[in-house]
Amino acid sequence: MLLNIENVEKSHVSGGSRVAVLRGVSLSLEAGETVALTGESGSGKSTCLHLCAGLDRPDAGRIVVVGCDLARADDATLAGLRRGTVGLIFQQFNLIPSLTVRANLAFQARLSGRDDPDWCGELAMRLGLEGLHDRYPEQLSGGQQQRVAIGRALAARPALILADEPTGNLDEATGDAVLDLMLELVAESGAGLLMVTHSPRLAGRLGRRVRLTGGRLA
Ligand SMILES: Nc1ncnc2c1ncn2[C@@H]1O[C@H](COP(=O)(O)OP(=O)(O)OP(=O)(O)O)[C@@H](O)[C@H]1O
Repeated sequence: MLLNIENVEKSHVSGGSRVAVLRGVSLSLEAGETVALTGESGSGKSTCLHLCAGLDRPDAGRIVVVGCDLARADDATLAGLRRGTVGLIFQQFNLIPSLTVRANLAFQARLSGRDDPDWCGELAMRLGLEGLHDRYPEQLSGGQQQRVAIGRALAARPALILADEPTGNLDEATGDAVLDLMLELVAESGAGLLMVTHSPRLAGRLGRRVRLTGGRLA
């Protein structure tokens, strides 16, 4: 199993009071599975993804990512997991500003120890980034940056991809094309995908759909 979330609870403190966001969330994902995580704004989708990436810790419950029990992992193990095993496509974890598009892709691949210039070149081509190789992130549109962020996440050939609205910055046609490509690459690599989306249309294109409501998954 790629991802196993068992009875996870998480609350955030805001304005001095504690708000329970996740109240016993359980979900598992097998290799090759694609799951859409939906729910109203504020329902806890990003919180859930951050916990799965080990960027935050649950108050209760257990999360196992590719055999690694996150509660028992130290910071170095969590960092190692994010370098190669898990690919993150989060809006707030964007590109490295001082590196070109080509270098942003290569950097992630090198970090994971899977440096493969041919694969990075193929990703860039399939994401429509040819011609932008030597540009820096600030010289790209929001949608182009998002496509580089997707390429960067895939460059290390992760076993699990966690994506928070990965096509949120793109127009409908480009978003569809990018999702097509993500699903194609996920299928080719046998990776799993857990993707947050607000769009029922995009959610419908994934293998399974779960909805966060009242702190639980339905
Ligand atoms: N670091 C934090 N500190 C305090 N409250 C937080 C924090 N992060 C999230 N929250 C609160 O927890 C709740 C869930 O937030 P989260 O971002 O997980 O929801 P979401 O479903 O991803 O929302 P959206 O669809 O709008 O992105 C919200 O009420 C939010 O205000």
